[in-house]
Amino acid sequence: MVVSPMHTFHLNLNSKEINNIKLAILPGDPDRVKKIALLMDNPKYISKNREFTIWSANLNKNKIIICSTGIGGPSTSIVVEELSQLGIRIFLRIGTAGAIQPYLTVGSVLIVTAAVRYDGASQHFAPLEFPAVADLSCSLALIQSAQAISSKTYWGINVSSDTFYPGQERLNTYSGWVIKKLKGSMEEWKNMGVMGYEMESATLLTMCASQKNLRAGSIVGIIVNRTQKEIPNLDSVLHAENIAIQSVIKAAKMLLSNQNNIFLNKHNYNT
Ligand SMILES: O=P(O)(O)O[C@H]1O[C@H](CO)[C@@H](O)[C@H]1O
Ligand SMILES: O=c1cc[nH]c(=O)[nH]1
Repeated sequence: MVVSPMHTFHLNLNSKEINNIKLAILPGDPDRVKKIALLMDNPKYISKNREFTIWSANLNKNKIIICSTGIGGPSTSIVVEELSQLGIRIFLRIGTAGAIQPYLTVGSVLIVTAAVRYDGASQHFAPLEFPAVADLSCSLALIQSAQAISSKTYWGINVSSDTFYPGQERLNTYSGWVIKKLKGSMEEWKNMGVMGYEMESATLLTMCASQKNLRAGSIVGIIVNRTQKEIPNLDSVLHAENIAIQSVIKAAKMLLSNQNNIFLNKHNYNT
């Protein structure tokens, strides 16, 4: 009997193409996918549909997938769901963020060890009491890799907001104001030691922490410091992105070469 390969709804992928791949690198921006793939061996374009651009590449002998999530939780949840169906078990987000701590200068990298669940999508996977927390082995690999590349490496909690403007209390907008509930929210997060804002980590981390055998980590380049400025310059974006990209590739290599690592065995990574 011929069993036809499973085909996913959005990602234009089938189980034959993904056979035995365990790890995916997930940038937000589709244009970041090719950039990342070209830094590895045997980069290959696979497919593109909507905000989801997909390449594969090799790290040592391991094939991995690079797939963009687009902006926000809903599209991120589609990527994690469909790649999980195809056998991917480790997800590493590589993104950008706006810092809210004055010492987090532009060009720093931040390992998002946990996220404030200011998104909607994560609530479809676990109630709000459940933490959006990264897998320890992924965070450690990201921290170690980033530290080897940049002295400006930090880790901590980010707010993942569904909206770029009101949810991140931006006032340089068309209306110039935010609803009562969000007024003063940036100052409040800052006082609690939150590092910055981005939009996908909460969905990714909640999905993986709450489902069997899935692990996730997240690293972001700081492209603007919101305590000083609202609009980043392009050079800063490229610089911060580049350091985060190099770090995530190194971390992926580390995680794949360490499959007997105590952390990886903890939840039966191979099952
Ligand atoms: O650079 P990426 O990964 O897209 O991340 C950040 O940038 C986008 C907003 O400009 C959001 O997706 C946010 O999370
Ligand atoms: O300030 C920022 C920068 C990047 N991404 C965000 O979501 N917010």
